[in-house]
Amino acid sequence: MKNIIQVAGIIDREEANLMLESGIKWLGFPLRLPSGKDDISETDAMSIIKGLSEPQAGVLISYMVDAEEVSGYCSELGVKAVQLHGDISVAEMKKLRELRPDLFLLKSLVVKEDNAEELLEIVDTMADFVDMFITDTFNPKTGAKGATGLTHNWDVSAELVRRSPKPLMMAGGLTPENVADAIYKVKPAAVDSHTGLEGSDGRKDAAKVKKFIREAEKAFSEINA
Ligand SMILES: O=C(O)c1ccccc1N[C@@H]1O[C@H](COP(=O)(O)O)[C@@H](O)[C@H]1O
Repeated sequence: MKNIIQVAGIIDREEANLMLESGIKWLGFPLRLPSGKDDISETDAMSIIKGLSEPQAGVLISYMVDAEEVSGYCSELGVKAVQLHGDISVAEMKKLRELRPDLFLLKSLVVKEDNAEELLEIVDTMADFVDMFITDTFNPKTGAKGATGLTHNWDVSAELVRRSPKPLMMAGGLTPENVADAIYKVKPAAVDSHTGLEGSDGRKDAAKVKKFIREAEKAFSEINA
């Protein structure tokens, strides 16, 4: 699993089609967020996910921490991948792996000012049960852990990549302007962006998406040469 480009926060079919036509294959759907303010209805998300075929993938972005709940919801939605953004325990992650060997499991590593050791510990204890890790950036002002549009200390991401026996998707404030530098510095297996691809109307901007893909692909081909 290398050189994947994911776009998160798909809000409707038009936006999903724009991603697919641009060449994005992994679409992230944050659903049942603690805020209660999802950007897309479950019905609309399900209908988009149903129309995807490999190598396209719908990814549930979730704060659920109960293995059976995650498994059941993924079946309901028809997703083959889930990004676990909450504080799921090692025991529940192991249980989820055993329950659903078919599900692609991403575990988030939310980078704060001072939690590198804690994240390295998550890598060590969960690597056997996940398929990929994904970084993100904490916003200390709001307490938000995802889609903050903020970058973090890339030395921490690079250390997580070196430590992890599983591939890592880099996310957190990535834009068409910084994604290539992020790939050169961190050497992730994949990248992901949400707010950095939006225009002033809050929808994904076609030109930004195209530039993001171009820059990411160029950088991936250079680090893999
Ligand atoms: O995408 C979201 O809305 C979301 C909500 C809650 C948790 C995680 C979420 N998404 C992840 O956040 C990263 C980074 O976002 P940004 O590029 O900094 O805006 C995004 O790629 C999703 O993986």
